[in-house]
Amino acid sequence: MKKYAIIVAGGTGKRMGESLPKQFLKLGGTPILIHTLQAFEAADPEIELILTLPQEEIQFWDELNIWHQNYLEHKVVAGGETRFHSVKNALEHVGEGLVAVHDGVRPFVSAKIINQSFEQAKVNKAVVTAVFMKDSVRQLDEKGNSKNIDRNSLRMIQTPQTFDVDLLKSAYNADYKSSFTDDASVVEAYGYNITLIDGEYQNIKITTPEDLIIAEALLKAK
Ligand SMILES: Nc1ccn([C@@H]2O[C@H](COP(=O)(O)OP(=O)(O)OP(=O)(O)O)[C@@H](O)[C@H]2O)c(=O)n1
Ligand SMILES: C[C@](O)(CO)[C@H](O)COP(=O)(O)O
Repeated sequence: MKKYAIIVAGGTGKRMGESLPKQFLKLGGTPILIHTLQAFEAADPEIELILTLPQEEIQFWDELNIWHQNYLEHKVVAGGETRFHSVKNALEHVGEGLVAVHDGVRPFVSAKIINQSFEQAKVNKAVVTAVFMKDSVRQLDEKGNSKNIDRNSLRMIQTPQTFDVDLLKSAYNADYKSSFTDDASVVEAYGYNITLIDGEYQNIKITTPEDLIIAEALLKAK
Protein backbone atom coordinates (compact mmCIF):
# COMPACT_ATOMS: atom_id res chain seq x y z
CA MET A 1 0.00 0.00 0.00
CA LYS A 2 1.38 3.42 -0.97
CA LYS A 3 2.48 5.58 1.98
CA TYR A 4 2.56 9.37 2.17
CA ALA A 5 3.62 11.74 4.93
CA ILE A 6 2.45 15.34 5.11
CA ILE A 7 4.98 17.27 7.17
CA VAL A 8 3.25 20.46 8.28
CA ALA A 9 5.61 23.43 8.62
CA GLY A 10 3.43 26.26 7.36
CA GLY A 11 3.31 28.15 10.66
CA THR A 12 5.19 31.22 11.82
CA GLY A 13 6.05 30.10 15.36
CA LYS A 14 4.60 33.07 17.26
CA ARG A 15 5.00 31.40 20.67
CA MET A 16 8.73 30.87 20.04
CA GLY A 17 9.14 34.63 19.68
CA GLU A 18 11.95 34.51 17.09
CA SER A 19 11.87 36.40 13.78
CA LEU A 20 12.74 33.16 11.93
CA PRO A 21 9.90 30.58 12.01
CA LYS A 22 10.90 27.90 14.55
CA GLN A 23 10.96 25.04 12.01
CA PHE A 24 14.14 26.61 10.55
CA LEU A 25 15.92 27.13 13.89
CA LYS A 26 18.96 24.95 14.37
CA LEU A 27 19.24 21.89 16.57
CA GLY A 28 22.80 20.56 16.78
CA GLY A 29 23.67 22.86 13.87
CA THR A 30 20.95 21.52 11.54
CA PRO A 31 17.48 23.06 10.98
CA ILE A 32 14.72 21.32 12.96
CA LEU A 33 12.79 20.57 9.78
CA ILE A 34 15.70 18.70 8.22
CA HIS A 35 15.88 16.45 11.32
CA THR A 36 12.15 15.72 10.92
CA LEU A 37 12.38 14.84 7.23
CA GLN A 38 15.40 12.63 7.96
CA ALA A 39 13.39 10.75 10.61
CA PHE A 40 10.79 9.76 7.99
CA GLU A 41 13.44 8.87 5.41
CA ALA A 42 15.18 6.68 8.00
CA ALA A 43 11.90 4.95 8.95
CA ASP A 44 11.03 4.01 5.35
CA PRO A 45 12.59 5.61 2.25
CA GLU A 46 9.48 4.59 0.26
CA ILE A 47 7.29 7.12 2.10
CA GLU A 48 6.43 10.01 -0.25
CA LEU A 49 7.07 13.26 1.59
CA ILE A 50 4.93 16.38 1.15
CA LEU A 51 6.04 19.46 3.03
CA THR A 52 3.90 22.54 3.71
CA LEU A 53 5.74 25.83 4.19
CA PRO A 54 4.70 29.47 4.47
CA GLN A 55 4.60 30.75 0.87
CA GLU A 56 7.14 33.48 1.71
CA GLU A 57 9.67 30.93 3.08
CA ILE A 58 9.77 28.54 0.11
CA GLN A 59 12.78 30.19 -1.51
CA PHE A 60 14.58 30.34 1.86
CA TRP A 61 13.95 26.59 2.30
CA ASP A 62 15.49 25.86 -1.12
CA GLU A 63 18.59 27.81 -0.11
CA LEU A 64 18.75 26.04 3.28
CA ASN A 65 18.64 22.66 1.57
CA ILE A 66 21.53 23.54 -0.69
CA TRP A 67 23.52 24.91 2.25
CA HIS A 68 22.90 21.78 4.34
CA GLN A 69 23.25 19.46 1.35
CA ASN A 70 19.91 17.91 2.17
CA TYR A 71 18.89 16.06 -0.96
CA LEU A 72 15.92 14.18 0.49
CA GLU A 73 13.23 14.03 -2.15
CA HIS A 74 10.06 15.87 -1.16
CA LYS A 75 7.29 18.00 -2.68
CA VAL A 76 6.82 21.52 -1.31
CA VAL A 77 3.28 22.92 -1.01
CA ALA A 78 2.32 26.40 0.21
CA GLY A 79 0.65 26.27 3.63
CA GLY A 80 -2.55 28.05 4.61
CA GLU A 81 -3.90 30.33 7.30
CA THR A 82 -4.08 27.56 9.94
CA ARG A 83 -2.71 24.02 10.30
CA PHE A 84 -6.09 22.79 8.99
CA HIS A 85 -5.69 24.80 5.78
CA SER A 86 -2.09 23.64 5.35
CA VAL A 87 -3.11 19.97 5.60
CA LYS A 88 -6.01 20.57 3.19
CA ASN A 89 -3.62 22.08 0.62
CA ALA A 90 -1.19 19.18 0.98
CA LEU A 91 -3.94 16.56 0.58
CA GLU A 92 -4.42 17.73 -3.02
CA HIS A 93 -1.02 16.14 -3.75
CA VAL A 94 -1.77 12.79 -2.10
CA GLY A 95 -2.96 9.74 -4.05
CA GLU A 96 -4.61 6.54 -2.75
CA GLY A 97 -3.20 4.65 0.23
CA LEU A 98 -2.23 5.75 3.72
CA VAL A 99 -1.11 9.18 4.89
CA ALA A 100 0.64 10.23 8.09
CA VAL A 101 0.34 13.87 9.13
CA HIS A 102 3.25 15.02 11.27
CA ASP A 103 4.30 18.35 12.78
CA GLY A 104 7.55 19.59 11.22
CA VAL A 105 8.55 20.73 14.71
CA ARG A 106 8.52 17.22 16.20
CA PRO A 107 12.00 16.13 15.08
CA PHE A 108 12.40 13.26 17.58
CA VAL A 109 9.73 10.99 16.14
CA SER A 110 11.15 7.46 16.02
CA ALA A 111 11.18 4.97 13.14
CA LYS A 112 9.30 2.56 15.44
CA ILE A 113 6.40 4.98 15.94
CA ILE A 114 6.22 5.92 12.24
CA ASN A 115 6.16 2.29 11.10
CA GLN A 116 3.70 1.18 13.81
CA SER A 117 1.38 4.05 12.84
CA PHE A 118 1.26 2.92 9.20
CA GLU A 119 0.81 -0.75 10.18
CA GLN A 120 -2.09 0.07 12.52
CA ALA A 121 -3.71 2.43 9.99
CA LYS A 122 -3.99 -0.46 7.51
CA VAL A 123 -6.47 -1.99 9.96
CA ASN A 124 -8.06 0.92 11.82
CA LYS A 125 -7.92 3.77 9.23
CA ALA A 126 -7.51 6.58 11.83
CA VAL A 127 -4.57 6.05 14.17
CA VAL A 128 -3.26 8.70 16.52
CA THR A 129 -0.26 8.61 18.86
CA ALA A 130 -0.74 9.64 22.50
CA VAL A 131 0.99 9.56 25.87
CA PHE A 132 -0.29 9.51 29.45
CA MET A 133 -0.41 12.72 31.49
CA LYS A 134 2.45 13.04 33.98
CA ASP A 135 1.03 15.99 35.92
CA SER A 136 -2.17 16.40 37.91
CA VAL A 137 -4.79 18.37 35.97
CA ARG A 138 -7.65 20.67 37.03
CA GLN A 139 -10.57 21.98 34.99
CA LEU A 140 -11.77 25.57 35.36
CA ASP A 141 -15.43 26.59 35.32
CA GLU A 142 -16.72 29.97 34.08
CA LYS A 143 -16.28 31.48 37.59
CA GLY A 144 -12.61 30.51 37.66
CA ASN A 145 -13.10 27.72 40.20
CA SER A 146 -11.16 24.56 39.50
CA LYS A 147 -11.73 20.87 40.13
CA ASN A 148 -9.45 17.88 39.89
CA ILE A 149 -9.81 15.65 36.82
CA ASP A 150 -8.78 12.00 36.82
CA ARG A 151 -5.61 12.14 34.74
CA ASN A 152 -5.98 8.47 33.82
CA SER A 153 -8.97 9.48 31.70
CA LEU A 154 -6.83 11.92 29.67
CA ARG A 155 -4.10 11.60 27.05
CA MET A 156 -1.71 14.10 25.49
CA ILE A 157 -2.00 13.83 21.74
CA GLN A 158 1.01 13.78 19.43
CA THR A 159 1.73 13.29 15.78
CA PRO A 160 2.06 11.27 13.57
CA GLN A 161 -1.68 10.91 13.03
CA THR A 162 -2.13 8.34 10.27
CA PHE A 163 -5.18 7.70 8.10
CA ASP A 164 -6.66 5.99 5.13
CA VAL A 165 -6.32 8.69 2.45
CA ASP A 166 -9.98 8.55 1.28
CA LEU A 167 -11.18 8.96 4.88
CA LEU A 168 -8.89 11.93 5.59
CA LYS A 169 -9.79 13.67 2.32
CA SER A 170 -13.52 13.24 3.02
CA ALA A 171 -13.11 14.59 6.56
CA TYR A 172 -11.15 17.60 5.28
CA ASN A 173 -14.07 18.61 3.03
CA ALA A 174 -15.49 20.19 6.21
CA ASP A 175 -15.58 23.94 6.78
CA TYR A 176 -12.88 25.09 9.20
CA LYS A 177 -13.72 25.21 12.94
CA SER A 178 -11.43 26.60 15.65
CA SER A 179 -11.78 23.25 17.48
CA PHE A 180 -9.81 21.58 14.65
CA THR A 181 -6.43 21.65 16.42
CA ASP A 182 -5.26 18.41 14.83
CA ASP A 183 -6.30 15.82 12.25
CA ALA A 184 -8.01 13.57 14.80
CA SER A 185 -10.47 16.37 15.63
CA VAL A 186 -11.33 16.76 11.93
CA VAL A 187 -11.85 13.02 11.39
CA GLU A 188 -13.85 12.68 14.62
CA ALA A 189 -16.15 15.55 13.54
CA TYR A 190 -16.71 13.61 10.30
CA GLY A 191 -18.05 10.78 12.48
CA TYR A 192 -15.19 8.28 12.48
CA ASN A 193 -13.70 6.74 15.65
CA ILE A 194 -10.05 7.44 16.43
CA THR A 195 -7.75 4.59 17.49
CA LEU A 196 -5.08 5.71 19.95
CA ILE A 197 -1.69 4.01 20.03
CA ASP A 198 1.25 4.66 22.34
CA GLY A 199 3.39 7.66 21.44
CA GLU A 200 6.73 8.52 23.01
CA TYR A 201 7.58 11.27 25.54
CA GLN A 202 10.71 12.19 23.60
CA ASN A 203 8.51 13.15 20.60
CA ILE A 204 8.10 16.71 21.87
CA LYS A 205 6.61 19.57 19.87
CA ILE A 206 9.03 22.46 19.86
CA THR A 207 6.72 25.35 20.73
CA THR A 208 8.30 27.78 23.22
CA PRO A 209 11.96 28.74 23.94
CA GLU A 210 12.55 26.21 26.75
CA ASP A 211 11.61 23.41 24.34
CA LEU A 212 14.76 24.23 22.35
CA ILE A 213 16.91 23.64 25.44
CA ILE A 214 15.16 20.30 26.05
CA ALA A 215 15.55 19.42 22.37
CA GLU A 216 19.32 20.05 22.43
CA ALA A 217 19.56 17.72 25.45
CA LEU A 218 17.45 15.03 23.73
CA LEU A 219 19.65 15.25 20.64
CA LYS A 220 22.81 14.76 22.72
CA ALA A 221 21.23 11.73 24.42
CA LYS A 222 20.32 10.09 21.09
N1 LIG B 1 -0.84 27.71 9.17
C1 LIG B 1 -0.14 26.72 9.73
C2 LIG B 1 0.08 26.69 11.12
C3 LIG B 1 0.87 25.66 11.65
N2 LIG B 1 1.39 24.73 10.82
C4 LIG B 1 2.31 23.73 11.37
O1 LIG B 1 1.68 22.91 12.33
C5 LIG B 1 2.64 22.45 13.28
C6 LIG B 1 2.12 22.60 14.71
O2 LIG B 1 1.75 23.95 14.94
P1 LIG B 1 2.40 24.93 16.02
O3 LIG B 1 3.37 24.26 16.86
O4 LIG B 1 1.27 25.65 16.65
O5 LIG B 1 3.22 25.94 15.06
P2 LIG B 1 3.00 27.47 14.75
O6 LIG B 1 1.62 27.71 14.27
O7 LIG B 1 4.11 27.85 13.85
O8 LIG B 1 3.26 28.12 16.20
P3 LIG B 1 2.47 29.31 16.91
O9 LIG B 1 1.08 28.79 17.20
O10 LIG B 1 3.28 29.55 18.16
O11 LIG B 1 2.48 30.48 15.97
C7 LIG B 1 3.92 23.26 13.05
O12 LIG B 1 4.91 22.41 12.48
C8 LIG B 1 3.48 24.36 12.14
O13 LIG B 1 4.49 24.83 11.24
C9 LIG B 1 1.13 24.76 9.45
O14 LIG B 1 1.59 23.89 8.71
N3 LIG B 1 0.36 25.78 8.94
C1 LIG C 1 -1.27 18.43 16.31
C2 LIG C 1 -0.76 18.66 17.70
O1 LIG C 1 0.64 18.71 17.71
C3 LIG C 1 -1.18 17.49 18.58
O2 LIG C 1 -0.69 17.69 19.86
C4 LIG C 1 -1.33 19.92 18.29
O3 LIG C 1 -2.71 19.83 18.38
C5 LIG C 1 -0.94 21.17 17.55
O4 LIG C 1 -1.44 22.29 18.26
P1 LIG C 1 -0.94 23.74 18.08
O5 LIG C 1 -1.84 24.61 18.89
O6 LIG C 1 -1.03 24.04 16.62
O7 LIG C 1 0.45 23.77 18.60
